[in-house]
Amino acid sequence: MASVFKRFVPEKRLGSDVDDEYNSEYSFATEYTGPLVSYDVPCVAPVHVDRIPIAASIATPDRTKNMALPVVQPVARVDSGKLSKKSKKGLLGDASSMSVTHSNELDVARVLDVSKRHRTDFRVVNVLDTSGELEFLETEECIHRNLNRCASSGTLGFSGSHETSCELSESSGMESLHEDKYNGASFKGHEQEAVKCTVRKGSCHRCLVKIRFREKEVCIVCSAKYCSSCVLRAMGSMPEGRKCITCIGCRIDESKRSTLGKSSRMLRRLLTDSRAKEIMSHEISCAVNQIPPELVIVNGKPLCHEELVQLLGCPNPPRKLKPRKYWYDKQSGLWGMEGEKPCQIITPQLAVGDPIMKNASNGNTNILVNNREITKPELWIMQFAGIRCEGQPHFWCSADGSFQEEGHGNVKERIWFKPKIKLLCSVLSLPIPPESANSDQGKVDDKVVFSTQKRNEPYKLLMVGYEKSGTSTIFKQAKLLYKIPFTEDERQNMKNIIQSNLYRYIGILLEAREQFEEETLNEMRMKFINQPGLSDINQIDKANIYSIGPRLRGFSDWLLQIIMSGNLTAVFPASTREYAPYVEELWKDKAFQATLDRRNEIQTLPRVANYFLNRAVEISSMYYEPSDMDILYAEGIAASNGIASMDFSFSKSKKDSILDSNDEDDPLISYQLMRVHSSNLGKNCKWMEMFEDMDLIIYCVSLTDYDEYCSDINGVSTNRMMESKKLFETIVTHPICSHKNFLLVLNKYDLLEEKIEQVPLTRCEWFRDFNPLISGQQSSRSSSSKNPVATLAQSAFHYIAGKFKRQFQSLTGNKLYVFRVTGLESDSVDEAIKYATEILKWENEKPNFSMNDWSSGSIEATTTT
Ligand SMILES: Nc1nc2c(ncn2[C@@H]2O[C@H](COP(=O)(O)OP(=O)(O)OP(=O)(O)O)[C@@H](O)[C@H]2O)c(=O)[nH]1
Ligand SMILES: [Mg+2]
Repeated sequence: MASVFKRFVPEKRLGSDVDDEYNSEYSFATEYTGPLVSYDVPCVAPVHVDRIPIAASIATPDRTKNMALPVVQPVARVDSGKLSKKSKKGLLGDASSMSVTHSNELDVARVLDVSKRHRTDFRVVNVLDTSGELEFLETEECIHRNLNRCASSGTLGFSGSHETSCELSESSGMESLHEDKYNGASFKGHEQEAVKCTVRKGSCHRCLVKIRFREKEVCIVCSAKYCSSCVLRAMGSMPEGRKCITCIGCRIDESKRSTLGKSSRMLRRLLTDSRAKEIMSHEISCAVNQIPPELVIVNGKPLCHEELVQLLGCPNPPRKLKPRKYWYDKQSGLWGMEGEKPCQIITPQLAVGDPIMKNASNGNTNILVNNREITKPELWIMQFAGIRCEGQPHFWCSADGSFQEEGHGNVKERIWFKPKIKLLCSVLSLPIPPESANSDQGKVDDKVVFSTQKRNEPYKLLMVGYEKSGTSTIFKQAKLLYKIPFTEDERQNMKNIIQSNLYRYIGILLEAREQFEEETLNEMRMKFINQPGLSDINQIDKANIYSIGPRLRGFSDWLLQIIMSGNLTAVFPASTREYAPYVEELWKDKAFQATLDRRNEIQTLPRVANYFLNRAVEISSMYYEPSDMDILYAEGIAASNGIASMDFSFSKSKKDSILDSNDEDDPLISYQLMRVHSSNLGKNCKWMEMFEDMDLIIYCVSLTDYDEYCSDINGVSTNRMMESKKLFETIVTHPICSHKNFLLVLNKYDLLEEKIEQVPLTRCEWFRDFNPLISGQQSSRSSSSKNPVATLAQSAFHYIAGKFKRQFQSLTGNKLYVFRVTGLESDSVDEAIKYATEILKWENEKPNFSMNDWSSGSIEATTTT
C-alpha cells in the first residue's frame, strides 16, 4: 500500500525548500474483526490504482511530430464534505468519472497545442468543468497557468500547499482552486465557478507572484516564467529540460536555442548538482529539442536529416544554427545567412545544400568569387590584400584563402598569409579561418589574430577622437586593467617609441638651453653696458651657467638638426646605443641640469616628458625594458595601421569581475574595444564605413584643448577644441552612425583642474558664454562635502558636456551619453568602460522597459561624472 502512495509522492529532496510541502500525512485502514457496531461505518469506495492515470504513465511520444502530449490530472484531494454526491463519487474512484477528467485534460492539451500553433487567444473558464466542456475566452498564458497548476500537481503528487493565490474576481465570488483545496475555504460548486486568471508580465505563471526582479526559470517552449517555489511543480522531472509539463514534446522556442544546457543558479540550488547536469544534458540531447532539418535551408534546399548531421558533426560547424535560410560556399567554406555577408568560415567541401547562387549574399560589386557576387566589405579585404579587381574579374577562392582568377592557373594571393588581413576582417565583421585551420599555416601573423573569434558576437566599441585626446592612453589603460598582456612585439614597439621620444624631449631641452644661454648672455651685456669704465664688450666672458662644452654642443647641434629635418624616428631608437653615453653626460652637466630646472617654462615640452626624463639614463640604455607604466605614459600605441583592438569580458552575474569567471554556467559577455586614429578615417571620415558593425562609438575629447591651437598645412591656426568639435560633427552625421549609440568621454580632467585656474574657458570661441556661479568665498579648487558648490573645473565639465549634448541632439535628434575621465587613472577608465557596457545593456533591454520613463529626456540625466 505504502509503495502505491509513493508513486504519487515526489522524491524527497534534501535541503530543498520545497521539502516540507510534501510531508503529507496518510493513514491506512485495516480489516475490522471486532464485535458488530450500532452505527453506520463510514465507507470508502475502493480506488483502482492501476486505472488512475498518472504523468509517469505517459507513453514515450513520437517527439518528432511536435505534438503536445496529453497530461493527466491527478486525483485531487478535496474536502469531501463540501462536494456534491456526484462529484464525491467521481473523485473517490469512479472509473467513468476518472476518464472524464482525463479526457478533459486531453482536450485542454489539445487546445493548448492549437492555441500555440495558431497563436489564438483563449480564455479558459472553469478548467474542471465536469461536463467536459471548456470555454476558451482568454489568453494562451492563462491556459498555461491553469494547466500547469493542474498538471504539475499531477506529476508531483497530492500535496502542494499554495501560499500565493490566483487573482480573484471578488464580484463573482471566485476563488483560487488551490486555496479552496488547501485552506479549507468552501468549494462553491465547481460546475459554476470560473477561475479567471490573467498572468501579469513579470509574474510567476503559476502562483502569480511578481518575480520581475527575482530569480526565475523560463520554459524553453512557451517562455512561461516560474518562481523558485513553483518551478519544480510546473516543470516536473524535466525529461526534455526546462519545459512546462504541458510543453513536453513541443519544439523549443528558437530564440532560446542558445540557452540550451545552460543551467540556472535556481535549478542548481533546488536540485543536486548531478541532477541539474542530467536535466541540462537531456535538454541538449533529446530529439525533440534538435533543429528540425527541413527548416535549415542551405543554398535554397531544405536539409535532410543526414545533411544536418554532417553539418553539425563537421570539425568546424556553423555556430548558433537556427531554422532559416543560409548560403554556403563549398570551396572556401564561407557561410552566411541568405542575403547577408559571410559570418563564418566552416569546414569546406560538405555535401549539403544545392550549388551556391550568384545573389546568395546580395552582393553588388560585380565581382564573383566561387560564383557568388561578393559584398562590399569582402571587396575591401581583397583590395587591401592587393588583389586587383579592375575589369570585374571572376575568382576562385579555396579554403586557405588562395585567390585565383578564373581561367588563370596561377594563384594571385593567399590572403590569410597577409599580415593585418585578419585584423581588418575583424573590423569589418568578416569571418577569419578558425584557429584549427591555421595550425598548418605557420606563417600567419599571430600578432593580429583576435581572441574575439573564440567568443560569439562580442559587443563592439569603437574609440576615436581628435589628435592627442587620449584615446591611446585610455586604450592602454584598459589593457592593463583587464589584464590583456602586451605582446612581445607591442613591448618592443613601445620601447622604440619611448626611446625616440626621449631624444625628442632632450632636443626640446637643448633648444631651450640655447635660448636660456642667449638670454643670460644678453642680460650680461646689458649689465656691462650699464657699468661705467668697461669699454670692450668682447671682454665679457660668454660662458654662463647654460653653456655646455664642445663635445655636448656637437651632440646638441646634431640632434637639433635631425629633429628639424624630421628624421628623428629614422635615427632613433636605432642609434640609441651609440648616443646613450651622451645622455649620461648631459645629465651630469650643470648647464643641462639648470635647463632641466626650468622645464616648466618650456611650453613645447609635453607634460608627460617629466616621467621619462627623470629616468633618461636608464631609458637610453640598450638593456631598457619598458614597464607597464612606461607603456601607459608613452605617447603612442602599439597599433597596426592606426587601429588597435582588444577583447575583454565581464561575467554576467559578477558585473565587477572581469575575466575571472571560471564558472562554466556563468556566461561571459564579451566586448571588443577598438581604437582608431582619426587620421585613419580619411577625408570627411569616409572610412567610417568600415565600422558599420560597431555597437557603440566612444568619442574622446581632451578637456584642455580649449586654449590650444594647431596649424594646418597652410599655416592657418585653429583652436583644437573647435577642431575636435568639427570631427565630432562629421562622425555623428556620418550615414552609418545614424542609429548608433554615442558616448562622449571628456578626458584629461586632472589637467583641466589645473588649467582652468590659469586660463579662462572663454578662450575658446564656442565657450564664450561660460559664466559659472562660483561663490566669492569658495576656493574653486575645494569641493568638500561641506561646500557642495561646484568647483570651477566641475562647472566647466558640465558646461562642455551640455554643449556637446545639445550639438548632438540638434544634429541627430538622439541623446548623447557623457563620462568624465582622467585617462592616466585606472579607476576612472574602468568606470568609463563599465559605463559604456551599461549603455549597451540598457539599449539591449530597451524593449523591456522604456528609457524615457526614467531618463525623462533630460540632457543632464545622462552625464556621469
Ligand atoms: N595628465 C593627463 N594626461 C593624459 C591624460 N590622457 C592622456 N594624457 C596624455 O596626453 C597625451 C596624448 O594622449 P594619447 O593617449 O597619446 O592621445 P591620442 O588620442 O592617442 O593621440 P593621437 O596619438 O594623436 O591619436 C599623452 O602624453 C598622454 O600621456 C589624462 O587624463 N591626464
Ligand atoms: Mg596616441
